[in-house]
Amino acid sequence: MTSESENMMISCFDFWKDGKTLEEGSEEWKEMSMKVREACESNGFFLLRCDDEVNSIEELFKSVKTLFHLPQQTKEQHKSPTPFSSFSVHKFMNTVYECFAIDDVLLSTSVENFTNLMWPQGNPNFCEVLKGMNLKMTGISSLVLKMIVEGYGLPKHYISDVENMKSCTQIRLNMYNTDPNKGASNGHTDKDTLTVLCQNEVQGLQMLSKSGKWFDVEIPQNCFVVIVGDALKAWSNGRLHAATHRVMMNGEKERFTFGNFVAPKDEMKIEVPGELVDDKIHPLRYRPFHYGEFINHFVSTRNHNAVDVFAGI
Ligand SMILES: O=C(O)CCC(=O)C(=O)O
Ligand SMILES: [Fe+2]
Repeated sequence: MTSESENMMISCFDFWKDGKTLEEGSEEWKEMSMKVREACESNGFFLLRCDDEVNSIEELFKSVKTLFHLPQQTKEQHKSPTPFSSFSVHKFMNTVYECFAIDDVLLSTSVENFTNLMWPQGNPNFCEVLKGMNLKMTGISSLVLKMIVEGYGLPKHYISDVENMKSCTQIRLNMYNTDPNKGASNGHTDKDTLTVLCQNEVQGLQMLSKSGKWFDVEIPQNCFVVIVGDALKAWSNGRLHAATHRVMMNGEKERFTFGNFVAPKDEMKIEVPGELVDDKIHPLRYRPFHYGEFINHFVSTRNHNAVDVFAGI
């Protein structure tokens, strides 16, 4: 299914059939893999329909709302040595945007520790809801990465390569408050491998097309957005597009989003598969690099185009 928004076709896929995931290796799986690759090449993102998750998404945002409505001083207790992970408040004109990140979510204790910091008396429901959604989203990243290997017709051993590109998982929780002064958050590409995002019913995500035009991405209540990050773009020799995106705050209602960001370990060497390079159309565009060095470069320069500056040939 596709829908036309301005002059961009936004792909919306469904990986599930009769409650089951498409069977890996089946004709339908292969067909879907081609479509996923094409969408990631042309737009750098797509919508993924998950009808079974509508109730979980609703449940999730009830929990997320209670978190952001805690006293400011409670939220400020969430501090992390990882850049951009501590609780932070950003102002765009008069609109406030608040954000938390939880690192290493796959470690069983990180969501628990975060929950206990926010609710010393405990909040098992919050913890379970977050962990459940994180698991779902990590599974989606795994599927998409395998589909990309399939979509390029790469040998199967590259599956372990892309699996390594999702060794670290971070959750980000965002809140955009209500204020009649509309404003946009900073446009950026995600520095990770792949981002899976969902939101409450308030729209606001915008993507920059390759031709340089911002357009709205309406996310239906039964959909996630899957966004290609810089690490995957570099691995694919720049064939996959890391879409620049931002949030246009409309100020009528609070907007909450929940994102799952998968990334390589710092020590992973990202290297373009030889099969994605040829002399004529696809000469090598990125030198091999360690993910952690790229992130250090980005943190110190905040360069929007960090991956190309750091590793581009
Ligand atoms: O909140 C959104 O819709 C986008 C958030 C985002 O781009 C991010 O956290 O990297
Ligand atoms: Fe982002």
